[in-house]
Amino acid sequence: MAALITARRSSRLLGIHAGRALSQSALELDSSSYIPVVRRVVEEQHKEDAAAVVSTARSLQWVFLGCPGVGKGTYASRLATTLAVPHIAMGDLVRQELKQSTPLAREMSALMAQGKLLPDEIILAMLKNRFEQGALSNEAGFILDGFPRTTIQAKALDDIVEIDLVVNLKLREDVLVLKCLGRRICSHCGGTYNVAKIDVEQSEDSPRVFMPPLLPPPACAATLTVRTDDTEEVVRERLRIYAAESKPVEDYYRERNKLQDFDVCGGIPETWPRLLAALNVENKGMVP
Ligand SMILES: Nc1ncnc2c1ncn2[C@@H]1O[C@H](COP(=O)(O)OP(=O)(O)O)[C@@H](O)[C@H]1O
Repeated sequence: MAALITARRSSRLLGIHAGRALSQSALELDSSSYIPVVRRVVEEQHKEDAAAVVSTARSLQWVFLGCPGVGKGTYASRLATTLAVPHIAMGDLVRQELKQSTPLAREMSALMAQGKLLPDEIILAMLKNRFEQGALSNEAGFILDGFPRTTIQAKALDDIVEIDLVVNLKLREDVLVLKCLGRRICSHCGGTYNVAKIDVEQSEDSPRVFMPPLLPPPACAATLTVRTDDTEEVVRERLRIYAAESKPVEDYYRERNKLQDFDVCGGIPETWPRLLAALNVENKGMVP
């Protein structure tokens, strides 16, 4: 897994795709909407020379795949802490961008509210910007979740960085819906909790799934929020889009011998040690 990635490489690639049309847009955005993101990308390009002198010994570069609600963010974040690499969550980068009151943010909010994917050009510009910031601050390695979600994005990612391993979290669909509907986020500390008590009987093709609620500490009880895209209708649309757009991404990595499937079938206390064992990662004291 040892290899070197230089900040120069990451910076150079930042520029290469800034104007490249990667795919169909889910919404026809007026080209002026791209300007804030593209301007930032171009500004970042000017940092290339400074970044070029920084050579960062890289650590692991992993991707987490999985349907909405499977726990990608939770497990990717725990693993990143355990392995001391940054966790890059595409959904968080998007939500960060949405806090700005720009026309682009409003258009992106409208798409997200319908459960749609955002245009590749915008998503990729945000990700490159994040990689660029990481390179400038000597970050080594990452665990990425929420990207790629299409094979076009997977190919674009291959142009930027070398992915070592793709962890594909799997969970039956009825449970995914329950988990999304039970998800709560503390607007104060940002912690993610789940109020759903899931106990789904074994069926012909799926094992029983038992997941107790993951309740917030009392201090967060009054500040819990529900993501606007966690309504049943929107969750089902996100699952439909996942099946159509993101399933092929699994095949993309399977064909390249990078995919490791992992069945989630319980709460964090059961799943976390199993995941560490499956990935051959030593637990450095994180309590399940
Ligand atoms: N790689 C991506 N490509 C396109 N849109 C994305 C991508 N990642 C995130 N998004 C947008 O952000 C939303 C929230 O993403 P995320 O928090 O990862 O949620 P989930 O995995 O539960 O759908 C997505 O529904 C989509 O609109």
